[in-house]
Amino acid sequence: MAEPVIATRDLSLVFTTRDGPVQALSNVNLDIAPGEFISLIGPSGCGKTTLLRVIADLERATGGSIAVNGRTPEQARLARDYGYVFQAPALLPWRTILGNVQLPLEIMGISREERAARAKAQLALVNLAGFERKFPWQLSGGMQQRASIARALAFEPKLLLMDEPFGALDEIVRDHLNEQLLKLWSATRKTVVFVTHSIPEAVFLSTRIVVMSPRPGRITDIVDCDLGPDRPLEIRETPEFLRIAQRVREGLRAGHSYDV
Ligand SMILES: Nc1ncnc2c1ncn2[C@@H]1O[C@H](COP(=O)(O)OP(=O)(O)OP(=O)(O)O)[C@@H](O)[C@H]1O
Repeated sequence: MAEPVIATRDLSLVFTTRDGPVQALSNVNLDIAPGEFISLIGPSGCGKTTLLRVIADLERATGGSIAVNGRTPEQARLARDYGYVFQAPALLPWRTILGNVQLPLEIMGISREERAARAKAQLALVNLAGFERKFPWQLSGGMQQRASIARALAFEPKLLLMDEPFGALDEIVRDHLNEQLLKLWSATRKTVVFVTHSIPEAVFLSTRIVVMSPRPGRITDIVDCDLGPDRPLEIRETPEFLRIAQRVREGLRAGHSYDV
């Protein structure tokens, strides 16, 4: 494997709460190579978001180690190694779409011309060319989420961290955005770590699927998703796709406790 973008060794995280310790992650061992599309899937509370936040240096591990591009998450964050897409678009309502995408570049003190050019290029990449002067409320939910993906890409990071970005959207819009994300990934070959609850979404998008189980959050299976780069939506009906989906489902079932 090429030098991993993310390497975790026995990574653990225990939250200290008023009701006692909560073990959110336990002995997570995962190497992610450049250009992989990795989905983290698992039931609510299994630590998917926590793992993403540890990679992003928004939480600190309490045990084991993690390297992002060969450095600490803090160094990687300061070097702007990644873009982060949240579940809700979180765009500033008083700024235009272009203004929102430019914001991180503005904070960095990049010149007006350069930031406009870079923001426009990222908006074109998510098929929002022509919508630069609109305000967030003038766009559909799916378009807003595409704008927030463009914002995460503003620094042109090679690593994209996405926390259930399409979870709140209806199925048709979600299908469409999955297709667009796959195209974007094919065109840019970024490394993507993507949190989802949806088995079809994970199988459709990923090169590998990391199956997690709760209490404490740990990896129970890693499923290769060797469907090749060309994936029309109809691929979801093929035996190969259904076979991978079935394996993920079995992994989820095995790790699931039924006391809920
Ligand atoms: N800041 C915190 N303090 C205490 N406990 C936390 C904190 N953040 C998360 N947890 C707990 O850690 C566990 C993992 O949470 P996490 O949000 O990572 O799960 P998840 O798999 O992303 O869930 P979901 O699919 O519902 O988003 C849960 O039991 C959660 O309650």
